[in-house]
Amino acid sequence: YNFFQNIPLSDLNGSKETLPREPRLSLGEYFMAFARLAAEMSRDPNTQVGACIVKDGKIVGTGYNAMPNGCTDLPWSNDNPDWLQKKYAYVCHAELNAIVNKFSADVKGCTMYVTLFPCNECAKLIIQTGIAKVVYLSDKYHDKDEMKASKAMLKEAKVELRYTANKLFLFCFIHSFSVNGNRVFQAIPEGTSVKNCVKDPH
Ligand SMILES: O=c1[nH]c(=O)n([C@H]2C[C@H](O)[C@@H](COP(=O)(O)O)O2)cc1CO
Repeated sequence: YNFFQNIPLSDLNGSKETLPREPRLSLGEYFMAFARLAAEMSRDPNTQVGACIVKDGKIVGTGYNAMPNGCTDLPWSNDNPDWLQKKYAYVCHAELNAIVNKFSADVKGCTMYVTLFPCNECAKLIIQTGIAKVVYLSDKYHDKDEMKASKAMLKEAKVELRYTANKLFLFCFIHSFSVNGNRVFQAIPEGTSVKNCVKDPH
């Protein structure tokens, strides 16, 4: 008996192992999941944002909102009455970091997957670097003038905008970081056990 003979699929009585499995994620969901994963790295206590830049179906950059390199003493507050004590003057947005972290020659024609709709400053960066499409997951600040200005610019510059609903998959993906309701990512600093993990506030 020749084990290596080429048996037609139809002769295998539907044997499952020989059939390709359907991926659980679409390509878009896959890239958005990378953006969401990047967001997990943010130290911002209030809003974590992640971005993933894709060129010809390949990831060429990721980033998350973070203080500039080497700046570890800056404040993360978002409501201190003193402007100098608020994060906004200092923090690098996820989009900026993804763009400057890119390892392709340029990002012309790329798609950016980002977990939060880009602000006006990021919109300028997106337009000027030639990013062609923005796929976003949340637009929680849509009422803010920064987002209105951003949308006006992106539309006029003909950057394609696409909203992806926060589908069940992403919900599951995010919650797959949990062990018994404890967040694995924020939960396992070196030397801690899962038992001591911080409860997921959500
Ligand atoms: O497009 C964005 N990209 C991005 O990285 N951010 C960051 C900046 C801040 O660290 C945080 C927003 O903070 P807050 O929600 O507390 O205002 O998200 C914010 C936006 C939208 O403004």
